[in-house]
Amino acid sequence: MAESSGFDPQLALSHKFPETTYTYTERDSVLYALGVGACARDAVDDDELKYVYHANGEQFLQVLPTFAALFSLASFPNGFNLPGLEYDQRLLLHGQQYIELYRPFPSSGCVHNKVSLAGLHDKGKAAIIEYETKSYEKESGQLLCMNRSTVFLRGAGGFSKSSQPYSYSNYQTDKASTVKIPKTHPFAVFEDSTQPSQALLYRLSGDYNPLHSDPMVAKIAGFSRPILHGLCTLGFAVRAIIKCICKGDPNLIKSITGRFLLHVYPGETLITEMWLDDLRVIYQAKVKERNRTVLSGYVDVHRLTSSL
Ligand SMILES: CCCCCCC[C@@H](O)CC(=O)SCCNC(=O)CCNC(=O)[C@H](O)C(C)(C)COP(=O)(O)OP(=O)(O)OC[C@H]1O[C@@H](n2cnc3c(N)ncnc32)[C@H](O)[C@@H]1OP(=O)(O)O
Repeated sequence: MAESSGFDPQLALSHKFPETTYTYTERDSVLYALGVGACARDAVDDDELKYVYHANGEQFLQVLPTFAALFSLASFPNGFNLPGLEYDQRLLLHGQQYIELYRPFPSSGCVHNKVSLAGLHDKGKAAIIEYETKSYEKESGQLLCMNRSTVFLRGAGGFSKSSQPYSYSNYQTDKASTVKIPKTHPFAVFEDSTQPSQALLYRLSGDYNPLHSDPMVAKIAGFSRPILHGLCTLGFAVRAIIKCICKGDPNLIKSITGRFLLHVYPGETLITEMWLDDLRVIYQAKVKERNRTVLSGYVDVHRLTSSL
């Protein structure tokens, strides 16, 4: 294992991240829901209108549980840097996302984020960093959710100082590692088209990484054109689960785990397949046009309806 220029994992682990706040309005919640495809197939969809419009005179909009991921993103206004770790930002890919939800989000509000380094791995060809963000409702101080985000930094590995590749994880079990997909027929399958403009719409929720909008940056990163944000694909998949398994109730979602296996190009069709294992929904999303699995993981739910 090569030793790279002055990166000290111990120094990185002791790094203190600044606390941040994230303020959002109903407009942000709606923009996010549209960005992950809500109501794109049917503008009067009974299951989804509540994310974008005060349907039936309801006082509050509902917020998709994957909106939580925006809180963690807001914690990194200057990128995913660690002291001493040099890498080309254009080669960064989102590897995994794990979200725990403790209470439904108000459709507007302000959260206070505390970030820590949850893991750091030297994979030789890449460095993997796991960040944990705990988000508290600013007014009440209540913990709303926790995100664990894994970034895969191509070309940034090789910093281990011994023959044993450096690996640190704050957790006994890697909750977001690859899931075993059952061999049986899925319990439910949901097909949804992303739009050619999907990434351009989704970026307005706060991830302005040019990998998703700039053809030149995408080429340097190794793609024929800009790719979709991983969190947008995750948003599509979890929406499918809410629709098919939770009968449209977003508040049934307890936690979400996903590993991004392959990039998605905006405009491609996503097929989300779901299997039930008690209160766990195992899922995978495939791109129909290339017949490739792009995302897999599981979602834990509070309870399933009696008819399941
Ligand atoms: C809040 C924070 C949010 C973060 C926002 C990030 C900013 C965003 O704008 C960026 C994005 O959204 S990028 C788009 C979404 N992501 C993707 O498209 C990536 C898709 N995945 C890939 O291309 C490959 O799996 C790839 C390239 C990731 C890995 O493929 P390979 O190089 O073939 O890896 P492989 O040889 O199979 O494995 C090497 C070691 O790495 C581990 N690993 C593999 N895939 C991983 C993944 N997705 N996440 C985490 N770890 C992963 C493997 O386990 C392996 O480790 P080991 O050798 O110990 O088994």
